Amino acid sequence: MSEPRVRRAEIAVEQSHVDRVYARLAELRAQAESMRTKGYEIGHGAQREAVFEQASMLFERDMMVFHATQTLQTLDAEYEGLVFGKLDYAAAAQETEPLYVGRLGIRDADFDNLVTDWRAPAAAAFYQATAEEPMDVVRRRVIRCSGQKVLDVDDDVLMADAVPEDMRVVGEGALMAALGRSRGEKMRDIVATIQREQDEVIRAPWRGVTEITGGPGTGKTAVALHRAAYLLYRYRRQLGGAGVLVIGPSGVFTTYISRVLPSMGETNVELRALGEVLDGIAATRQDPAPLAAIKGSLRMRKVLLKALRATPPDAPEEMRIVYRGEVLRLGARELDKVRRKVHTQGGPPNRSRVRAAEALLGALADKAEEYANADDRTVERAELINDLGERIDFHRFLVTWWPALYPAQVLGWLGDERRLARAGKQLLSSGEITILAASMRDRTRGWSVADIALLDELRVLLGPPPKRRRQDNRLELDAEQARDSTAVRDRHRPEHYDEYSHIVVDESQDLSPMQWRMVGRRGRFASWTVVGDPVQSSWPDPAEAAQARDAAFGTRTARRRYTLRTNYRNSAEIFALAARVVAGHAEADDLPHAVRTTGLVPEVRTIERGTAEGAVQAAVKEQLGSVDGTVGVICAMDRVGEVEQWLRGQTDERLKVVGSLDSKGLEYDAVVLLEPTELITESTTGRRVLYVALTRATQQLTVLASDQDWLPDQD
Ligand SMILES: Nc1ncnc2c1ncn2[C@@H]1O[C@H](COP(=O)(O)OP(=O)(O)OP(=O)(O)O)[C@@H](O)[C@H]1O
Repeated sequence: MSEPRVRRAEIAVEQSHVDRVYARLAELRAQAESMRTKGYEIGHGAQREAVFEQASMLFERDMMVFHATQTLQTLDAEYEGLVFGKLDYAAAAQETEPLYVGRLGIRDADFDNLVTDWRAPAAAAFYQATAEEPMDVVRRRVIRCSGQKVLDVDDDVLMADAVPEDMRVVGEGALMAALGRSRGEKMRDIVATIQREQDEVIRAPWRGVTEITGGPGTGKTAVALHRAAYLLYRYRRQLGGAGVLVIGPSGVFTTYISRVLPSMGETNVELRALGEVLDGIAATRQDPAPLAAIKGSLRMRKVLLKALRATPPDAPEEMRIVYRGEVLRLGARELDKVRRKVHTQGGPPNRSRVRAAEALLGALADKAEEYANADDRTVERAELINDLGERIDFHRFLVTWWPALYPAQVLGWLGDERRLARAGKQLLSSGEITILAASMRDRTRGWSVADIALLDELRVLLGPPPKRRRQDNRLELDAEQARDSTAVRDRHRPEHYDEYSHIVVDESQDLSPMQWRMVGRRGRFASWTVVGDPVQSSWPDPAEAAQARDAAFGTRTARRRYTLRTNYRNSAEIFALAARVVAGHAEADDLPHAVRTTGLVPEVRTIERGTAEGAVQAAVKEQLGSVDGTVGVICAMDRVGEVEQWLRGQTDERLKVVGSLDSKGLEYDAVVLLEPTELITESTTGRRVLYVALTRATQQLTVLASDQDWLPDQD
């Protein structure tokens, strides 16, 4: 038979199996629907018969409805591409029937396997078998469907000697075909083409810390997400209840990956951007690199501690209270002394008001004794403390002198340069104080992503404010959030939940030490999957970040580390240009190997300063015409608005403009990169940020540059 006829015949074979699977799926769906209806009927029947209070009946109803609804949700989520793989075993193998692999395990009415869940141990051979170690698999087939229709099949022969006469083999590699396909707005799952080195990471044990490093495009994000789905499948009892949290660098990124887990039927995982980790606020704004470096440094913890111990700006500077006809007065220095004493006893100030009251009463008693001694009188100390402690004017003073403090308020105090200089003495340079204070004064643009870790630190340092006031404060924060936020989340967990069972941190190389502290707090009992690439790091002090990261993991001793070495995103031509930019800044071993060649060499166009607008418009038009999928324009962070203006006439939804730091983790079929030297100079880690930007394109790259300083000569 000719190749197309063989292919058609093989597609027909698979179609008949896929038809059986969907017919069974429809039956299961109908069963679940009917179970749900019956469940509701129990409730209604009970109501009619006035035995509603029978708890067992209610329980039964709830369980039936719950299970049926969950089953329906899963069946619907897995509908698309339900079956994607098939293994044919050697005649001598234990297993003789072909094994179909899919997003879900399905058995027929006789309990025979129609599809095996990809996460089940039996399906592991689909990902792990190789020609060197075939695991009894003769032919591995990837089946590509659209809805219920089989579009194509692609085979790998793993045991050439064992192929039976009647076995037909088609295609030449599902992976390359998958990589060549155009990209959409959202990341796709890679479940049909997971590679062996990736599978090993996905199925690594759940306890302890699993670190995944690898260059751009090696599938770190895809692997981490599939690992989350795998862990929840295999260890749902241990991990499901307490929840899994995935943290990504930005809201753009979490939106980009948001489809992957639901497409695998996993709706139980919470995705949060770094600016959204603290409940109640969602920040998207990035600070300029030098400012972010100050805010992220561990020194800030000490600065914050000193700041919150200082006298609040509105606190009264003097206390006067009348006791038995005599005015007792404490001046500013005396009050400061009392405040210091309370703070040196430790503890969060919002929990220390009682101690503050006691210390203040003690100081008033001292004062009364001092006056009395002068007149040769005595003072009943205990009586004075009791009497004054019950007085309303004492309490009125106390709440203004030792007010409930809120994170946003204390951080705002740092906008006062003199106050910040006192808190940052011997910790911050005068230059750092100036830029930090200026940033805290400018409250018009809401909080930045780096501020969120500081607010979270303060939340813990201050302790919870009294409930009634807390509500007021929430309103204030929410008003800001409404301006600033793009994320809406429905929360099923208590506020500031810190008991996640597993936390995945993506782009972990960029977390500042203060951010590690914030993230670490959420996983007091968690196991971790941490994904990163040191070469893409934009954090200036990696040693300090490593220290904070280790502290976040705590005593979890089991640590395993995996390195992914194949770049599946970029064409070899595009990656060669990116690698040139970091030559000398990265070990050759840290750079991945790009597997796909396209013959399309990236284009570097020299532009005149001031003519960028026309050049960008022209390049974008060309790229939109030449690729089917998305086109990204990447520029320096502070030029995003300007470039968007230039392209406002371009209404094609495939086009996105993104700042360099926000391009982390994303990808486009074609990229237009504007002024690479600007990307280097805007960041403290220069070339690494440019490297990130250059590795976003899957097929085509055009660089528009008015100088050539960014591109080192080729060796
Ligand atoms: N096994 C695979 N099969 C098909 N596509 C894959 C596979 N592994 C990775 N890819 C694709 O390669 C691209 C890069 O993957 P991913 O974004 O996870 O890489 P990354 O290592 O996180 O990259 P970066 O560090 O640059 O953000 C994605 O389009 C992903 O779907």
